[in-house]
Amino acid sequence: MRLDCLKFYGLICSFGVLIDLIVQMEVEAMKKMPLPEAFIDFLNKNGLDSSIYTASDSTPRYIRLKPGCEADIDEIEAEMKCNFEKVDWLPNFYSLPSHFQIASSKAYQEGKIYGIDAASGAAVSALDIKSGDHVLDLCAAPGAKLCMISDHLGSSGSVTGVDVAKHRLAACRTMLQKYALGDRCRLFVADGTAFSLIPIRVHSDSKSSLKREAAIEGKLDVYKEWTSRRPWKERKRAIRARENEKSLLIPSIQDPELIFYGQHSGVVGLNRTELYKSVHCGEFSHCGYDKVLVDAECTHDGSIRHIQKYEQWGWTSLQSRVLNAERTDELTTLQVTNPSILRLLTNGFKLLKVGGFVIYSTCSLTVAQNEEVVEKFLLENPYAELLEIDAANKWPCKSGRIPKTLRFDPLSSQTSGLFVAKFKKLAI
Ligand SMILES: C[S@@+](CC[C@H](N)C(=O)[O-])C[C@H]1O[C@@H](n2cnc3c(N)ncnc32)[C@H](O)[C@@H]1O
Repeated sequence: MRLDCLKFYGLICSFGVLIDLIVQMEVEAMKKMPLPEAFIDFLNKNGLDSSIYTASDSTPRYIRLKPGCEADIDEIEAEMKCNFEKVDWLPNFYSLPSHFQIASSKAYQEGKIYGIDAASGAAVSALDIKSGDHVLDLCAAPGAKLCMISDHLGSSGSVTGVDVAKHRLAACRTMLQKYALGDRCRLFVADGTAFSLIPIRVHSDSKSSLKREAAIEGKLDVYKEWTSRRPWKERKRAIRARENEKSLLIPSIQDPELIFYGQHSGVVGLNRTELYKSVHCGEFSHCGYDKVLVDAECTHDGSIRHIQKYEQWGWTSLQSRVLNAERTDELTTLQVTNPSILRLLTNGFKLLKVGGFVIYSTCSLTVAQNEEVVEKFLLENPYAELLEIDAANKWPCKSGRIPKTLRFDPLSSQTSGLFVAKFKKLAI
């Protein structure tokens, strides 16, 4: 019996070795695969050097260690059978071999590590978050940057995450819950180009807490502790709104849909009118957000993980997913000649307090989606000042075509591609 078990175990091991060998051969084959012509065309048209992508297979995978788990690092390395290399320019970040998978590890499942590229971590660092800040993430899903923002915030201030895609924002909510970071967060499904809710500045003194508790006890129509099941009254209101919409046959501009709020997000104890209170444009200058992140939707051509997926999906799908003329034109037209993405940045800036910062980032390396957007934004917003990112002198990135803007790319940074620009709101 014992001998049979040993034989069986031996068989499983050889099978495992064989699988590893096949995976290794596939990886090697991928490395030799030339970039498809359509992609090279896209790069040429956008003035991008295709050699950037020659490093993509050796670009490390990055993880961020959850603050507080520093003492567990040896145990995590042992469990994952991998030596992490500390990223010396970004606290709590480590690099792993390029094709290392983290999702099945205990450390990942227990919420001790995050999968996030170091360039993305740099974009969040550029926000320079201080405890007590009220931060808005206008394109929040699936939420890697939002989690890092919440971690940096500590035990005061708030984070508001907005995304137009409900299913993606629901994934963001799951992530916040997994990492126990939702306490000061609220998530809204909304169009970030029109979002206009101000942060809730909660006074944490005991008098205010007592007042809030009294409001919760005495009133039925205030937000109580968040549950995944929405109160009947709220569901009825949503059904009625949908029916009205259908009967009017016109798309209505709906209120942002609140899909999550934490106990200390400021929402508990408010009624709907208080939560959805609108303010005049000029008021944002003193009651707006301290920091805003606009991590805009783009063609993702700089994202190594995204581009590597085509090796599995088949390069032919690159055409429909990234290079599709309509989609690319739509994105660049949207960004440069106005509507959507430039409006995202403009709206993010509007929602800032005077003296606050906005970070604009994209994982595209095209000039159209980056520097051209910055140029147009600065032309239209005389109270925006493009800022130097102080910490960047230690980062392995290059300057963008506009001084003070930054570009990370696989070849020079050993990270995924990312463009970052930082603006300050000046007093009018
Ligand atoms: C690059 S992803 C953001 C990644 C995210 N910051 C993170 O770190 O996980 C861009 C996001 O913008 C969202 N988006 C696109 N247009 C939007 C709009 N008008 N308003 C709000 N979100 C939008 C997309 O649904 C997508 O989730």
